Parts: sequence; C-alpha cells; structure tokens
Amino acid sequence: MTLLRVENLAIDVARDGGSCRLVHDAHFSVDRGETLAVVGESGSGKSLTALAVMGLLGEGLSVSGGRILFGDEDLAQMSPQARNDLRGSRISMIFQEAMTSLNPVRSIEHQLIEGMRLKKRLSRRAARARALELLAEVGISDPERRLKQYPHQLSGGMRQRVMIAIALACDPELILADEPTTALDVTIQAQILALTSRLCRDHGVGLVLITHNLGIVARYAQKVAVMYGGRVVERASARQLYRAPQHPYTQGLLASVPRLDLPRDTPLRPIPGAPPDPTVRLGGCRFHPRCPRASDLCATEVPPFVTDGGHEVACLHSGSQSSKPKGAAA
Ligand SMILES: Nc1ncnc2c1ncn2[C@@H]1O[C@H](COP(=O)(O)OP(=O)(O)OP(=O)(O)O)[C@@H](O)[C@H]1O
Repeated sequence: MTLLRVENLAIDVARDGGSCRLVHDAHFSVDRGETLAVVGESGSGKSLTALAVMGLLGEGLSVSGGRILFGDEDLAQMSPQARNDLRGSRISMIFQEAMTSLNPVRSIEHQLIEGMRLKKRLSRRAARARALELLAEVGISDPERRLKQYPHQLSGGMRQRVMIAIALACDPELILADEPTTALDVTIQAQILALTSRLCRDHGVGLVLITHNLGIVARYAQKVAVMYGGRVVERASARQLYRAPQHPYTQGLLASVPRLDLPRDTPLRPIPGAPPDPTVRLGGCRFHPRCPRASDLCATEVPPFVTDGGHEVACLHSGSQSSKPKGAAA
C-alpha cells in the first residue's frame, strides 16, 4: 500500500471575510523507503503542502479540499489529538534552520531523548542508549561528549545531523524535510542530503524532500513533483524528468540551474518574469504569463494531467523538445 497519498489537496487562507486559495489540487504519493522531491520556486506552495500533511497549518490557513491518505487513514479528517499523536512518532519533519528548530537552552541529549520518552515511553537509560546510536548513525563522532553540548556548540552541519537523528528517533514511517540544507555550504549540503536519503532508504522511511533546487534532486530522489503557483504541474521519476522534462516550467527550471550531466560552460537561463501573486485571480494555466509556448487557450483553460508511461504533465502544449502544440508531429 502507498505510504502517503495526497489527492487534490486545496489550502485556503481567510481574507477580508472570504478566502483565497493558495494551493490547488496538489497530488502526489510516496512509498516506504522512497524519496519524493517536491520542487518549485519560492511561493509555489511546497511548505504549505508539507505543513498540511503535518497538521501544522498556521492561523487563518485551512485544508479546504482533497485527502491526505496516510496508509488508509485520511489525515485531513483526523482530530487534532490524533494528529498530535502521529507527529514525532509515525511522521516527523526536518525544518530549514536547525538553529531555530533546536531549543538553544536544552542540551542535545534532552532534545534527542524527549520524543522517545514521550512517544515511545522509553526509560531514560534506554532513550540515552538509543540517542548515542542515532548520533553515531548520523555521523557525529564522540557522541558521549556531543550529547552534553548545546546547539550553539555545534557546527551548522552537525546541528542538521542532530535534526535528522531527532526525526528518526521514534522510528517514523514518513519524514518531511523542508529545504533541510539551505543554511549550509554546498559540500555540506550534499553530505546531509545523501545521509538523509540513505538513512530513510535503510530504515524503510518514506521521505518528502522539499526544495527549490531542481539541480540537486536527481541524485537523491526517485520521484519528483514540480509545483508552480500552488499547483503540481508535472510528476515523474527523477530519471524521466531529467531526461525529458515535459512542462515548459520544468524545462525553464532545469535550464536555470547548474547540472552535473551537462558541460560546465552550458549557459544558465533564468525564467523571465515572476511567479504569480496567489491573491490575484489568474485563469487557465498559472504559468501562461511566463510561458514561451502559451496560446490563447492557456489563459482560460486549466490543463488536465496527461499521462505517458507514468510521466504526468498538466500542459496543453507539453513536449520535451519542440514548441509545437501537443499532437503535432515531432
Ligand atoms: N499565513 C499565510 N497567509 C497568507 N499567505 C500565505 C501564508 N503562508 C503562505 N502564504 C502564501 O502562500 C504561497 C505559498 O507559500 P509556501 O510557503 O508554501 O511557498 P514555498 O513554495 O514553500 O516557498 P519557499 O520556498 O519560499 O518556502 C506564497 O505566496 C505565500 O506568500
């Protein structure tokens, strides 16, 4: 059975006595031991989608449609208490900034064993033993000494490793990692991403990796969902997506980031224009004002998903190479 299946998820924010839709029909799934990357520019709705799965949407925000199936349970229909029980035990989250997510006045030991004591009802001794194992597993040397330290005594990379250890502490089935490496330099980013995806695979944990950087996901994710303007516009295996991106937005994203599979002197081409303001009504495909292939129809018709061998795209003019309308000979 699929571990997590998000179906037609809609998220609204209350505004001026009404509401404004920020995420429309988001749809994706992830299995045990699998990494799904959710990719898109800033403001595309990635974090809101992750927070909705966690049941942590802030004041004024709500799930207004769709389902969040975790196994056969719909998280969107669960009571706040039941969701609270799931958080930190069966579902964990790794946030962007370890420095702000870790408690600065609590030792690493306290923060690592707290969840295990509360959610797994482990004794202090058993939780401490497990904490030492976890620190070793995330590559922190001298774990005895590190347990006694406080977040400010660790480097940024080490703090992020501690966050991974905390996320794994209660043996979750699913981890959501929201830009887990933005605050780190490039080499450490790669190490942390490799570690996170390897540990999740080894532990059979489903990982949803949220990132704006399509350049880095090829190595760590098996599947990718590309979001734009609050909608998922393309879903495919990472291999399919890199080999033959179908949506003009995905193609634009790939052309704008450095890639290991292309010659070093390949010029980077940013996508012209800016992402849509979610509070402004925009008909049709939300990418059409920036799209090199847009036709009049794109301004009025929301494109349905078309599937080809498991590669799904929502575009009236999708295609890997040409700018010809769909159905035209290549
Ligand atoms: N509490 C809120 N009230 C109003 N609008 C919000 C709220 N939270 C998020 N938004 C808007 O919803 C849209 C999606 O936000 P979200 O944080 O999910 O984007 P994102 O893709 O994760 O971007 P980033 O990579 O910058 O975190 C943005 O336009 C954002 O301004």
